[in-house]
Amino acid sequence: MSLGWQRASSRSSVVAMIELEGLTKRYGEKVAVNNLSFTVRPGIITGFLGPNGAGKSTTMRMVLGLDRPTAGDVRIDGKHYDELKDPLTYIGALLEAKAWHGGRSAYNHLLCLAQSNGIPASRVRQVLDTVGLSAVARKKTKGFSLGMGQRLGIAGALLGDPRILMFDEPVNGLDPEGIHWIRNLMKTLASQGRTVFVSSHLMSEMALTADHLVVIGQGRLLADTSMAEFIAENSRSYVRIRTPQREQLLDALHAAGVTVVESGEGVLEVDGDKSETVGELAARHQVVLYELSPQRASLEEAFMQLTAESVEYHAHDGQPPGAVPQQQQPPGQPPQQPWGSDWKRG
Ligand SMILES: Nc1ncnc2c1ncn2[C@@H]1O[C@H](COP(=O)(O)OP(=O)(O)OP(=O)(O)O)[C@@H](O)[C@H]1O
Repeated sequence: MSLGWQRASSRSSVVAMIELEGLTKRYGEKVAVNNLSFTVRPGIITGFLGPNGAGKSTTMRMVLGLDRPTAGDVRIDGKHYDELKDPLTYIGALLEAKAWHGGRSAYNHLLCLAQSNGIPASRVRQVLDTVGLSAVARKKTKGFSLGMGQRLGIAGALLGDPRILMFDEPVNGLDPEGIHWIRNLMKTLASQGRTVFVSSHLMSEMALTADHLVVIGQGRLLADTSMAEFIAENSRSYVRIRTPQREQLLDALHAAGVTVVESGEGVLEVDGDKSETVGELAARHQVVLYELSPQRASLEEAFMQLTAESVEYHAHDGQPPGAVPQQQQPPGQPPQQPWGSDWKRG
């Protein structure tokens, strides 16, 4: 993908990063961001993941100096946002769609932004081309779809050829082709040595794009880990079992020291790749099996488990937030920890 410029890679000796230290934001009684400390590094895509209301947008607003922290600090390349000379050349951000005057054309909106930030007018055409809006450059933005609006917002973020890009839920409103495009754009930007910080409430989206993950819930840090580690830790493998002789099988599994979890509707689950162990035990005790199938839990499931206690608004399913299935423990075994319970909690 041609972006029309490549400056960041040639300047990559300069470390461009975002650093948060004890960052906190209160709105009255509400603690929107709670003592967040982490670093966003260059050359990779860092996903900022959390359920709705977790504090992602508030954090991003504080990075840009749009909200003042109640406590703590956030720095871009060691400086506060308001200390940056020509800030759009340091950090470009997409915060919310349609943050512009609807009566202006896309071209004029970007031209105003360029002129007020010391950016050459020639960049406007380049970024319109990059985001695929050249054909509608002279059209008034009030007629733009949500997807076109996102593209215009991204054009604004790219305008100053910044080394740091920050996107708040950029795939919102984009069609599949648009989603594919933004993923590739972010990968290209990171491969040029830029710092790419992108928020989402969807684990599935992050799994496809992010190299590193920062997970928050109710403003608190829940995980700060590489995507590869998150997948390795959370792609839990287990065996799903259905049997008409539940009691006999439970007794046999317990006697063999195998931990089994009842997951409802008569289904039993055993952690790990233990199909053969379970199958042999069942045969030895003459237990009929209707199902014995190896499974792998989805990352979405791991993310929901990790953030279960911190989700602000639940669609109630009769379970309290964070509830884990009732477990049958063999005698003398410690209780099983819920998945993700060993993640760093802020
Ligand atoms: N100006 C404000 N006044 C009062 N409360 C606010 C304000 N802005 C945000 N909040 C609250 O702070 C919390 C964090 O909100 P924020 O928008 O940062 O979350 P988010 O992770 O970006 O969520 P979403 O994915 O829904 O955009 C929420 O409970 C929200 O209601």
